[in-house]
Amino acid sequence: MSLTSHSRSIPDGGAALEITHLSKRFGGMLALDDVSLHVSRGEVHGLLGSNGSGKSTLIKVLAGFHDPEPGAEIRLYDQRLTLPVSGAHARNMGLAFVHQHLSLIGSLSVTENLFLNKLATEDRWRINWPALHRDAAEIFARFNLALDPRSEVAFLSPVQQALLAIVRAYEEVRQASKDHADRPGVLVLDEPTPFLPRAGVEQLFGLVRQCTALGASVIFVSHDVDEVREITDRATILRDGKLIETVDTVQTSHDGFVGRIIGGALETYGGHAKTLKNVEPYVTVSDLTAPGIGPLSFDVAKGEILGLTGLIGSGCDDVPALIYGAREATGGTVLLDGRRMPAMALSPEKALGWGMAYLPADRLGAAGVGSLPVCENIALPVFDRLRRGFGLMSSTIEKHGLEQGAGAGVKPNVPVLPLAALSGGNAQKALMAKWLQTTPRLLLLDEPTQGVDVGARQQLWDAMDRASDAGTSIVIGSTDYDQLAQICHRVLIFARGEIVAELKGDALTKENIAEHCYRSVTELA
Ligand SMILES: Nc1ncnc2c1ncn2[C@@H]1O[C@H](COP(=O)(O)OP(=O)(O)OP(=O)(O)O)[C@@H](O)[C@H]1O
Repeated sequence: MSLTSHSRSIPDGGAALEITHLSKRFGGMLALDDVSLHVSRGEVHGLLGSNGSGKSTLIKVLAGFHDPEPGAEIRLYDQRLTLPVSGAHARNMGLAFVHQHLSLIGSLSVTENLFLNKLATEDRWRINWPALHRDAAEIFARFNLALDPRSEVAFLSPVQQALLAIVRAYEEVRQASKDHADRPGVLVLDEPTPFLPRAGVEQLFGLVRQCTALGASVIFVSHDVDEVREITDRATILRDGKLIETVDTVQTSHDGFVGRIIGGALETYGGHAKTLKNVEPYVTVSDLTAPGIGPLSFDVAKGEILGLTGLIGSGCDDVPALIYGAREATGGTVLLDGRRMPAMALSPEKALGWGMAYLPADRLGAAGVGSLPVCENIALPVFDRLRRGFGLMSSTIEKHGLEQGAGAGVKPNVPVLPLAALSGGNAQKALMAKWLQTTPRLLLLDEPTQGVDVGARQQLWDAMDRASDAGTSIVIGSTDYDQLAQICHRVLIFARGEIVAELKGDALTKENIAEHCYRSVTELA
């Protein structure tokens, strides 16, 4: 399972997509500053950069969500795109997108999702479903994919859903290029892999290679340098809205990428080979159950960082929400600092009162309020503390947000911006600051660094370490094995809703975690 860079030669069949002088301003801030990008025919082109570097803004301009500043030019093959881009026009010209949330409709069948645009736009009085299912089956057979056209999408695994979204995008560009064989199309994959297990990533990369072998070009947006080195031919790095460089992947080392992304060498995170001073249980979870989960029993010591992991569907990611009462448990108890509570009686209000804090993975949904200013999001749990005299001054909230934002390295540190205007990683830094300021007894985290760039990741790890040193117990649900090996004192491996292994000390390595996750599933099968 090597993640080394491959040795394909760079396709050189001329430009598929050519962007020149692209700028985009939000208020006084230049999110993209005169960026030019050349994507060759048949190549996989990586797009990398720290949080807030402008990747999503570039993709959103291409998709027609944002209008660029005057002076930009975008060409698809020999055609100039009219600016601002219209989504429908871009699609007809052979540009298709797979966003991180995949834009699939769970309640519809695989066939309906595959042909969604066609079904929505074609004017027919009767749909020949058997023929459509046959067409879908033929398409999947062409890509060697075991997908049942009649299945409901909600029942597909995350990997199957990602594969379906990519095949759909490829089919859209293929349709668009039906009468233009010289324009095989460009697929934009915006962070399609963050939650996929390694085997799923390999399957997805296999599909990407099939698409490029058929002539399409792919833009692959990712924070994962190893994956970028594995799948891309060339990659463009953005920093603070500016183009830093387009590099040949095969000639660029891991550190070479990291250096260009953060603009210097990475200070290596020094928190490894961790031992706890005090291993006495501080939190005890006993016989915790929920549909498909448990009974689970485990302890967390004071200041311990405990990782919960497993393959997708293992149930590890449900546990933080169950302990916090954000998901309903069906049985068991939670004991925290000597106080016991039936798990079924837990609720977020009670958990907060007990000194728990919970940061879900869904930053602009469950974790934060996208439309509220960053400073109000940060101040939510400490409003009482910020109150002066009779009221709560907005200037106090802003000042508080500015201080917390500075401490957490939020960029741009403008407390009055809506949280949704921050890039994903910066929103996460702000939300982590929101909870760490409360010095919780137990901090429950769900995929805390997903979508966070390499530099910010280390800042978040440092923040967790400081909290742990100060006595906060931390439980992290994550499928990022590297993160768990770096940050945790101990990791519990889950399969089918149960704890099947415990790793600590020298056994706590990324490779060992991966091996146990896969082995546990094979053994239970
Ligand atoms: N609608 C908006 N209003 C104001 N500022 C915005 C808006 N959208 C993006 N920005 C700002 O533009 C800059 C670039 O953000 P963008 O989302 O493109 O970064 P990114 O590279 O995709 O980051 P990430 O990897 O965290 O997703 C950031 O400073 C962000 O705060």
